[in-house]
Amino acid sequence: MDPLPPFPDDVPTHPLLVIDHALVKAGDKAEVERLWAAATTLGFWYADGATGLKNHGTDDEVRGMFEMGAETMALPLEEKMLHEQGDDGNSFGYRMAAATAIDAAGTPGSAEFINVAKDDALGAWPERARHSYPHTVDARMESTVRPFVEKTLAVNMTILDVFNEKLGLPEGTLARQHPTDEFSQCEARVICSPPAAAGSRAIGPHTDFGSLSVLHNRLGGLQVFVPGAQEWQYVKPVPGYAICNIGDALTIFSGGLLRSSLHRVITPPGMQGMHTRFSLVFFTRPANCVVLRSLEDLSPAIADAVATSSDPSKYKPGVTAFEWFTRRVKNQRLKNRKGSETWIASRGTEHTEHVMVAAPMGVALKAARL
Ligand SMILES: O=C(O)CCC(=O)C(=O)O
Ligand SMILES: [Fe+2]
Repeated sequence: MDPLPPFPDDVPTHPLLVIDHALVKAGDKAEVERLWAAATTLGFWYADGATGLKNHGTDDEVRGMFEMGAETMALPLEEKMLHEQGDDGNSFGYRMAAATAIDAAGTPGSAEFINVAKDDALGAWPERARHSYPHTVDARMESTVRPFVEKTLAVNMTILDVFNEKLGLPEGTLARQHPTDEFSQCEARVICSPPAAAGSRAIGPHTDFGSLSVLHNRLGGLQVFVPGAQEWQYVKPVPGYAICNIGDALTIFSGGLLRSSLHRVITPPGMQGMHTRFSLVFFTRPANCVVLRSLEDLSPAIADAVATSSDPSKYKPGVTAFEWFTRRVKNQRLKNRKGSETWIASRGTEHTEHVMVAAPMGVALKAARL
C-alpha cells in the first residue's frame, strides 16, 4: 500500500480521552471513571489496543480486514452488485456508493460499504445465516473476519459490563440484551471513499444505530458535532488506537446518560484528501427482538435521568432493536426517498441543537421530535 500522508498539523481537532482497555478490564477504578466520563459526555474515546492488539496498523486481524475491504472494492461492480443490500432496510452485504442520502435534500453519499453480519462470521460457515458476500469476503471469513469479530465483541462485552455496573443495573442486564448466539444487526464494515474535493461529504451526519462502535481509521475525515459547539470538528486518527463511540441503543437503555453523538465523514484534510479513504468499524447492537426502552424500573440512576429529561418519550420508541435499525437503514436509501420526510424518518436520538446545524432549516424542528 502507498504510504499515506500524515494528518496535517494546522487543522484543529477535537481531543478525546484515551482509555486503556487492559486497565478497564482489570477493574482499575480510575480508568473506569475516565471511561464513564467519556461515555457520558461526547460518547467518543480513543481505545488503546481496543481489539486487544496494539498498533492496529500492523495487527493481523485489522490488517486482514483492510485487505479484504480493498480486494472487495476492487472487484467489478457487477460482481459486487450480486451481493447488494437492497432497499428493504437490510444492511448486510455490499452497498454501492450513492445508494443512500447524506442530508435532507437527498444528496447521495460517495462511500461504498461491505458489511459482514456477526451471525455469518460466527455461525456455521459456509452455511449462510444472513446474507451472501463476494468471494473476497468468503475467502477470509474464517481466517480474518471471525477472529476480528470475536475479539472486538469481547472488548465491547467488557465495556457493557462496566456500564452495567456504573448505571446500577442488576448484574448482566446489558449483557443479556446482547447475546452473541442470537441474531442481531451486529456487523463488521469496511468503508471506501474515493478522493474528493475538499469538504465534500462521504457519510452524512448520523448517530450510530446500535450500542457500541469500534472504528479503525488511517486517514482523517471523521468529524464530531460536540454539544454546544458551533461547528463540526475533526477527530484525528492516532496509529495504535481505535476510536470507540456510543450508539442510540445505549442512549435509550440509559435514559440519555450514555451519549450517542452526531458524527459524519468528509474528505480527509490537506494532502490526505488525494487518497482513497478506507475505514473499518465493528458495531455491537442488541439482539433483534430486544425492545428499546429506558431501563428505569431496574436502576434509580436511569429513573432519575428519565424523570429530569425534557423529553422522556424519546427513550421509549416502542420498537425492537430490529425495527429501529431497519427503519433507519430503509429511509436512508435514495430509492425509497419521497422528500425530506424520508430523511427525517431515518434519524436517531440526536438532540435539537445538533439537528439544527445538521439539517436545512425547516426540517430541524420536526427532526428534533423523533
Ligand atoms: O469512517 C469513519 O470514520 C466513520 C464511519 C461511521 O461513522 C459509520 O460507518 O457509522
Ligand atoms: Fe457512525
